[in-house]
Amino acid sequence: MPKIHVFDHPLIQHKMTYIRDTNTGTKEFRELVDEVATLMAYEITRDLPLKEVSVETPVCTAKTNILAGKKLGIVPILRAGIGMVDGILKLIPAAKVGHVGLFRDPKTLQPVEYFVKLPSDVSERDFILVDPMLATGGTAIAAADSLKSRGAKNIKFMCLIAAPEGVKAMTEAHPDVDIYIAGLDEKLDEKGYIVPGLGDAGDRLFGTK
Ligand SMILES: O=P(O)(O)OC[C@H]1O[C@H](OP(=O)(O)OP(=O)(O)O)[C@H](O)[C@@H]1O
Ligand SMILES: O=c1cc[nH]c(=O)[nH]1
Ligand SMILES: [Mg+2]
Repeated sequence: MPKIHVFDHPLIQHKMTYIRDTNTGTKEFRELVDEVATLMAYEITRDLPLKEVSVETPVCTAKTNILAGKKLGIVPILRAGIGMVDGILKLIPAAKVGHVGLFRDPKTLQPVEYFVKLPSDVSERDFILVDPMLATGGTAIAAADSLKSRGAKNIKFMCLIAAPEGVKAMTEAHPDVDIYIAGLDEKLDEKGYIVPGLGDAGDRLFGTK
């Protein structure tokens, strides 16, 4: 079964409070999402494998470690996932970035795919799939389907806020995908919005409402 990680780091929780606040404007919202993405990337990379190497310090030869695992790919789900990419790249600057474009039909709540572009060596990379919101789970499930159908084998899903309904749906559809969450909320409302949530992540990031 997938592991569900809810980050309780005080800095993440503090910044999430201002991200949720409806009085936080677009500029500050974007900056906070970027900062939380960096903090989450620090936590999510905790299990990256290392290998021992030797390095000459000014004093002597030291045995020390460097990253040893597969190359990484970051895949934001458009649009709102874009807001988390730069924050992750600050810690993993060599990662390649793919894109999956999906929007949720407001009436049916079903995901509609409109764009996919992944690194050409997709089967050789481990992926971090990112979207601020995991609501019904339909979008994250479709995005992971899309990655897997193109050869991705190892995927982690990272979001700011998740509803229990979305966590359940995603874990059932993709039991091999671990989920990393900054805030696990109560429920969905009748329009499929996360309660208490933060509203529409894409609109708040890009100022489109
Ligand atoms: O779990 P779900 O019920 O599928 O909902 C979550 C999706 O909804 C939002 O995207 P939206 O459709 O608003 O697209 P946008 O990023 O272009 O605003 C959000 O960023 C997720 O991608
Ligand atoms: O609460 C929600 C649910 C889906 N998408 C959002 O942006 N917010
Ligand atoms: Mg939106």
